[in-house]
Amino acid sequence: MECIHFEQVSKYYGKKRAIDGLTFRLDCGESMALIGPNGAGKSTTLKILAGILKPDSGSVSISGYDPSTNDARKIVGYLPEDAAPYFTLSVRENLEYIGALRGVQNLNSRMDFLMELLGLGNYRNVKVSALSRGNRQKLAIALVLIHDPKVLLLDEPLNYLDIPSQEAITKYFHSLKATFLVSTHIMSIAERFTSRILIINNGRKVWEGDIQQIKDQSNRSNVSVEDLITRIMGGQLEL
Ligand SMILES: Nc1ncnc2c1ncn2[C@@H]1O[C@H](COP(=O)(O)OP(=O)(O)OP(=O)(O)O)[C@@H](O)[C@H]1O
Repeated sequence: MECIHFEQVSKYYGKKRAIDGLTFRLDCGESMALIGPNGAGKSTTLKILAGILKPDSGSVSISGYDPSTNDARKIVGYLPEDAAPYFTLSVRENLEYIGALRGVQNLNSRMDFLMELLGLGNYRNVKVSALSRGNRQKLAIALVLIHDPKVLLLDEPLNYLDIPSQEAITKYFHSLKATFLVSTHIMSIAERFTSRILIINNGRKVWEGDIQQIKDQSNRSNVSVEDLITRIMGGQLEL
């Protein structure tokens, strides 16, 4: 069954075309990384899938639902790049508030589980305004996971996190039977989530395939993976 459907989508900001006829699909349980340079259209793609922006043309659905509907929102967890939990509330209050909005059953045990998982236990009563950037990011991830979403849209999820936290979080993500679309600039981060990548530039698909194909090419040509990706992004290389 298809969990993410994104077909021939275009999106303009005024006259600026941010997404240009982009198409991709993910079956339920599949994962893919969205890679591209600054301004490629990664965040816009995720915002459209999260129902925050409407496309100007094309068709988009989450498990068959329009992304802006409650049916879709119930099953989606969206982490924006600049996630900002409520500053004046504590860690626990943020989780309580969003958990209640999402209608989470057994909210207390879910909050305890997520605070433990993300190493936020000692900060439960600390206001967000007093948290470090990394701990704010951990809370943002906990808020995304609070309702156990089946489709995860993650924009630069490991930003600001220390290595042990990155490990704990990626391990937990792998244990979920969810569908993942992860946006990142960094190939090594993409690889921690998935083997499949979609490279975009100027809102268009440049390449879609398996990271292993790029690694094989890298070995054959003695050019680094990052270098190859840069060339693919710039349209100077086709695999
Ligand atoms: N609110 C906006 N108003 C006008 N233009 C915008 C707006 N948001 C994004 N854009 C433009 O749309 C294009 C795609 O932006 P987007 O943020 O989706 O790219 P991105 O791949 O996520 O970039 P980055 O890696 O830098 O975060 C860029 O040219 C950007 O300048």
